[in-house]
Amino acid sequence: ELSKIGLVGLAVMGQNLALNIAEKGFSISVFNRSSSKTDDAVARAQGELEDPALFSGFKDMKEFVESIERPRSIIMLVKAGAPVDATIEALVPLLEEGDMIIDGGNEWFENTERRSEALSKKGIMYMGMGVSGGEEGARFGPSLMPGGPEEAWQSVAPILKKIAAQVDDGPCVFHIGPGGAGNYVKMIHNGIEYGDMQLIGEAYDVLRTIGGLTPDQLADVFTEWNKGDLKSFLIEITANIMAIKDDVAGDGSVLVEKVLDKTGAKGTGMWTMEEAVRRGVPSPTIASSLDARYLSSLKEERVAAEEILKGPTPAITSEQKALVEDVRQALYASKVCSYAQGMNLIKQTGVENNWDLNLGEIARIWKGGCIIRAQFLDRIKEAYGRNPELSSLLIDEQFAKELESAQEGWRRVVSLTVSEGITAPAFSASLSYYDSYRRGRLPSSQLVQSQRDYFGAHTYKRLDTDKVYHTRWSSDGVTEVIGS
Ligand SMILES: O=C(O)[C@H](O)[C@@H](O)[C@H](O)[C@H](O)COP(=O)(O)O
Repeated sequence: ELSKIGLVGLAVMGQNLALNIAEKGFSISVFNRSSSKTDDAVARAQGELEDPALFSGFKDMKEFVESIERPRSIIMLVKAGAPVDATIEALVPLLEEGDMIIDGGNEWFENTERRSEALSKKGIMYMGMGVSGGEEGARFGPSLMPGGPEEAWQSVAPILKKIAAQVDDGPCVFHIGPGGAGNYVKMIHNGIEYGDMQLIGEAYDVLRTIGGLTPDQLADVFTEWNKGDLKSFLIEITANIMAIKDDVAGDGSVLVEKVLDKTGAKGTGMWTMEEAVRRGVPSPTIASSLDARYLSSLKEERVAAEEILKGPTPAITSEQKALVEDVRQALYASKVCSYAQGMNLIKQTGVENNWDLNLGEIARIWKGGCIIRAQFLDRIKEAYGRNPELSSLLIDEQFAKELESAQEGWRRVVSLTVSEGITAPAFSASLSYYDSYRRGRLPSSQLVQSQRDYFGAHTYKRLDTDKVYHTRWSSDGVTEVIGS
């Protein structure tokens, strides 16, 4: 009997997604360039699946393709970039009109658009699908962000809806939009993920360094926070991480404090910021999270600089309880800012590319399966439900109220980090984003605009008219109307 779907690329993510598909009752054929991985996957299927017969491994790509029922759908989970092009090149001669390839990797959206264009000339459909949730998510229910032709979506939707994480209002998948829209939304998911992780990292640093909380106390705090507004996968794993002892040292100390403070970054955060800069969408929380990773990588330099550069020695507070609550407020408020930035970038790109994106539905499918899954996403879904054209989450009635009530604690924490010399770039970037966005007139921008006109005659507008002006600031100060 022919398989319902195929999957190429059996690293952990590929194996787990394939097992998830078979476990949900769909027959699947799998293939990997190095056949040992195919053996591993088939062996796992034997051990993990109720019906391992649904899972067929192939070592010859032609036999693999011919084992899939037509029109064929084949998911690729290989490294982004050249390996994707190489896999497509190997598959295409074996495929026929109406068949489809789905790239499930973290791919740059324009690469997907290029490939989709090229393959459509051969009558082969192409989708770029964000898969979020790491290894666990792929195995038991990821959040899926498929982009591409409507027809392609319709043909794989029954499988994707079954394998995706399931939340109260449905499976964590829907047709994001055409072309590279799926990859794009996944990229921004990762940008927001950077923001979330950095913010939680800063909360940990403040509570440990200024609060003087022990790892056990911190585990309790994060466990508590995971019952409230901050309930989320990242808070949950942070509580778990706080409790993990360093069994290498075996002295009861916690492992997290032995981890080298140099953060990796595989690229999606960088792409997110390239997009934010290119499209002029202010994203300071995500930017500061990316910069924090780059700064962390200067470990040797930082150790040397510590001998040279002086600053305050953080004083441990006596108001632990109050500080914990302030940090909770700062974390929540900054999180709202980070999501406002990410959603605005998705919105703007959607408009510029005519993708007609549904922001509320995007928030809904992030409620389960993915790395940023959180109760909080329900509120974002509701905010866009109230107003799909919302210019910013910050001014949604619910979030505006929450930001107002959180800001005192937020300001105390940011002031404290400044006075005590603790690194909290994402907390402070978020607060200044909030303060800039809520100020109808920004004197600093008035001066920058005047300076530009002073040295470059770049012209300016006034607050009280719509005309364009230039002033001879450096000579007689005369102002002339340039246009309107
Ligand atoms: O949604 C996910 O499942 C993750 O985001 C996943 O895609 C991956 O873990 C990141 O790409 C890691 O990114 P960094 O290496 O850049 O932290």
